[in-house]
Amino acid sequence: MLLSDPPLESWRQLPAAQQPIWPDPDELAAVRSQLTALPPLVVPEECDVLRQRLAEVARGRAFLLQGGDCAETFADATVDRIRSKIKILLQMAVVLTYGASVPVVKVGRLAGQYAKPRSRDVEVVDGVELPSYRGDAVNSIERTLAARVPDPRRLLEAYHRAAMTLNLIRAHATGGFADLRKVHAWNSDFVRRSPAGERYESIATDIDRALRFMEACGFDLENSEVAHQVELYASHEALLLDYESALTRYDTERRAYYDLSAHMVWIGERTRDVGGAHIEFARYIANPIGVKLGPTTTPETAVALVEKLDPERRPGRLTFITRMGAGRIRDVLPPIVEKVTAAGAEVIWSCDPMHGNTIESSGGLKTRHFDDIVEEVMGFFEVHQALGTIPGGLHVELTGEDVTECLGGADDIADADLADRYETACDPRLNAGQSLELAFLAASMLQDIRRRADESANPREAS
Ligand SMILES: O=C[C@H](O)[C@H](O)COP(=O)(O)O
Ligand SMILES: C=C(OP(=O)(O)O)C(=O)O
Repeated sequence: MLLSDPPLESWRQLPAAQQPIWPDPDELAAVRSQLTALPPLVVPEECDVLRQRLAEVARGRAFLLQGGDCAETFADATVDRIRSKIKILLQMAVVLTYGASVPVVKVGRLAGQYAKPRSRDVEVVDGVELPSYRGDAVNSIERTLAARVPDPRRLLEAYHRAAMTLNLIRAHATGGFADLRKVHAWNSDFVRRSPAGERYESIATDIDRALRFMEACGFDLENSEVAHQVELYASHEALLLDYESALTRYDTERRAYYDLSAHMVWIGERTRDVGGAHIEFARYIANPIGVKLGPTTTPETAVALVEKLDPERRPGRLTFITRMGAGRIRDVLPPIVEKVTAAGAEVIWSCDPMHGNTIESSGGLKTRHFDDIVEEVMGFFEVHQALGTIPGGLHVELTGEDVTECLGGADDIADADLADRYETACDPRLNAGQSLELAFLAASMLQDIRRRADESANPREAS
């Protein structure tokens, strides 16, 4: 039975934070019925495979890398922009896989990250109050009153841009671009010259050599799927419930609903109210679900989220994406992890080191310092190491371009440099060089943790 009407309506009875006020409810209803009739963007089989891969992450046998733009824009759904995001994700994954000897599950903030929760409903531009920009699926970033009025036809545009993006992702993941023999080609020129880019080149050379060795030993690389293809999944914040529910379908074989707008969706910090509409919606879909946990999260709330979203304790179902801030993670995270672990949940713990570390530059731009980002990742690894739990992943806002949005890093981007190439539609992203640098740091932290775990499992070998 494929339900023609969005099946999951219970969320409508509950408060839904951060929803646009669409001016014409009839127009919204018309758009929803068009979306309901359109083909899904992904299929349940893929969501299930991702859940299996994430189960490996939950058990410490793989690492989750989730990254991409803060806010994708329609204008950036071009082959060059999408390819450069794929490239940086592949490079980071190579660094992590090579450095920590662990498979990496790659999930883009891609093909649907078109809606943004905002702290304020309005912003003042040249003395005029305008509705805040809420992502291209809702209104335009252009600073005029007319452009900021929510337009439900944008939901259809979001669907089509996501479809185009997914098409390119699939083509790049399986069509030869992601072939391991092309590791050098993923290094953009501007990154190659950076210290992280040089380190990456040396890994790429090692990989080339290893591949040639394997071929020489008789391994049939030419016909090996592992060498030619990657799995790259799509995810976004399930913010606009009218959109998400219209793309939710019942799968008769699995007897479950899937939100087929993406393989994985997450619920944001501002909408994760346990009694709210977003969590209610997420309860009913079988996709892997992420939930952001900010510094005000209590251990009790985290457990209540587990009870709602993962009552059966299925590894790979639930990812807690913690975003506490560099100064707070070491204090706030441990009691949450302890209580969730005591509740018998096998969640993935992933670190978003971006959202708790946003500051304002002297010129009024939102920015983040690379050192704070690294500090939060270090705190995350330390907490899990101390508790004996698994630091399962990284969730990062990044771009494959050479932007100047986050301070610091090897290029030491300074406050005065930010305006040079500040291109984000919402929050500051790591540029390609900074992203690679973070991957190297995370790989060495992960390697350290794994080495210590091996040593305590085999104390004689270690000594
Ligand atoms: O990406 C996250 C949020 O949408 C973003 O941080 C909100 O930014 P704001 O505080 O400028 O509204
Ligand atoms: C809005 C986001 O983050 P958070 O919900 O953690 O603020 C985001 O990741 O785009």
